[in-house]
Amino acid sequence: MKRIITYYLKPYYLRMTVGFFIKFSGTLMDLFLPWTLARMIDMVIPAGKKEEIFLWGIFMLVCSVLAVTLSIIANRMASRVASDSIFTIREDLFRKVMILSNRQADEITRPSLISRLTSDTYNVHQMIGRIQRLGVRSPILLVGGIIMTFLLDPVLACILLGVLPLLTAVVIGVSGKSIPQFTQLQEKVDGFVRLIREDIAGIRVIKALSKEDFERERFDQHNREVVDWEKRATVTTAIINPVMNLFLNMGLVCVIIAGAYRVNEGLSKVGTILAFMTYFTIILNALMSISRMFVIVSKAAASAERIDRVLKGEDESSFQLAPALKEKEKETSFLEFDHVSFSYDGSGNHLRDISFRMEKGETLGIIGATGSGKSTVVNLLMRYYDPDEGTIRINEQDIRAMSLKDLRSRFGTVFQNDVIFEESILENIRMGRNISEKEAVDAAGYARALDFIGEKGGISESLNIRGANLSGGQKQRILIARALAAHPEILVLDDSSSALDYKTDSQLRRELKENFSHTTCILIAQRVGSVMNLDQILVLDEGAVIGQGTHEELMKTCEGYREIVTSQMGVGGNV
Ligand SMILES: Nc1ncnc2c1ncn2[C@@H]1O[C@H](COP(=O)(O)OP(=O)(O)OP(=O)(O)O)[C@@H](O)[C@H]1O
Repeated sequence: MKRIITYYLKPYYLRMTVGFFIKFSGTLMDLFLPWTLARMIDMVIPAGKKEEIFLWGIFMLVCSVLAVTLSIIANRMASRVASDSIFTIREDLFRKVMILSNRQADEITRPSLISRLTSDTYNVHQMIGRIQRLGVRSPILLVGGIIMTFLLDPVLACILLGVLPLLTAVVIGVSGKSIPQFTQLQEKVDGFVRLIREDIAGIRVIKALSKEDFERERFDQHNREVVDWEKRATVTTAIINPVMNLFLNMGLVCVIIAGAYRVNEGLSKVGTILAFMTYFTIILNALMSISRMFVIVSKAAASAERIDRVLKGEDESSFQLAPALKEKEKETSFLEFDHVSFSYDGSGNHLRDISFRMEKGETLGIIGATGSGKSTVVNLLMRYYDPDEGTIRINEQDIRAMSLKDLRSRFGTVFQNDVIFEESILENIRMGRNISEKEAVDAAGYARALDFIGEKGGISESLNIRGANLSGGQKQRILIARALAAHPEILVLDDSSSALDYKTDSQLRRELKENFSHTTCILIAQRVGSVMNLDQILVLDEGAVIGQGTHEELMKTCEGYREIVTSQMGVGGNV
């Protein structure tokens, strides 16, 4: 919350101050009206001067019109401040999410990041707007109303004042309980969003496995939890209004009884009592608004905390503070993993003492069982995570000494489950880079994608979200074209040919050999056929290298590799 007030609202302090004074003036007009009414009833009307009655009537009319006009102007200014400031908050948050370190994103979770960008920013938006509108008006009406009641009749005002500590205690007690409840509710909403996201993305597999009932039950359970927490939070805050009404009505009854006695004894007048009652209602409404604001502020405080957690989170720019460039004494290569170990969560050992070297233009295949750490090698190479031990070098330079932009601009990558956007095929290949249409078409040619692109109506044709109008193999070919289009220095294909038929897979490898001979290639594959002709193969098992060499060398030296080959190609190792 502090960041929102001291940083995001700072540019609007002047506008807010002007809005405050406009609102303040409008509210003062509202406060004058009952006092004027009392004056008219008790003094002007009994005197019977028509002119004076008319003038006081005009005065009341002007006050009313001014009150409404000033309030509209101030409210419009408040809305604009809320919209402009939340625009900046969303932009900063989105920018931060884009560069958030993977470790931090894993910790916060992706669905939670989505709800922080959507519902949490909405809550803060609501608060900024309401605080400027009600936050100014209600306290002025409350304090001003009390002052006016004291000016009208101090004795009756004391009765009213006796009720206020009770009301304050209710507001403080309820908001103390409701803030943690709103935080819990937001966490439940995160889980709910996660489930919906999974279910919608996986709708096909759910149908294929007839798991609709199971998923419905899971959905019901999450839905119920969200509703339960929502009920708890709203039931807590719902106490405020009735209890405050009760206390105030009790106070009002006392005021009426005491007022009646005082009028009878000539200590007060009917107009004064009438005005007093109006002030009482104004004070009641002001207190109600303040209590509603407490709810909004409670929600927004929980949301602001969650937004702040992302904004303060470790991002990739902090990676660049890592060790400076270090010369190597030993023999050098283009790309090197030097005794690299890594754990995602600090407990498991997801990569253990991995070492390998590649020369420029060399090809490396990484093979191994699922979960053996193949993709993790790439995650470290691209600095989505930093190793716990060891060093990764490109061109003899520790990659931690390079800027992330410099490092990543060297790569063309296709990851498992990469995303196709709801754009044209051309834009999906370009991805906002400075790539001509001819280069994109060439890349599609290398990726053997031109045939089906022609069938779809050409490279300018639009694709559905996540490539829903493409087959698995077609998607992979677009993704490969995307990776090849910028002629990268290093090409990483992570299980990206699994959906290609054997013919297309071997054609792709031929294209790479002929047209990308200077590109250093790392190919992660499940199929031995995809890696057996590469310069080097790394066999991984449970995060460790169990074999390294060419296909022929591994057939002689690595039991694990032989097993994979036998299971895929038969005993002789031939297809
Ligand atoms: N973000 C993450 N947080 C925690 N553990 C992870 C994370 N990503 C991967 N792992 C774990 O690290 C290990 C290696 O995962 P990795 O994705 O590198 O395997 P892989 O060999 O590429 O598997 P596959 O062939 O199935 O793609 C697995 O045990 C996996 O559960």
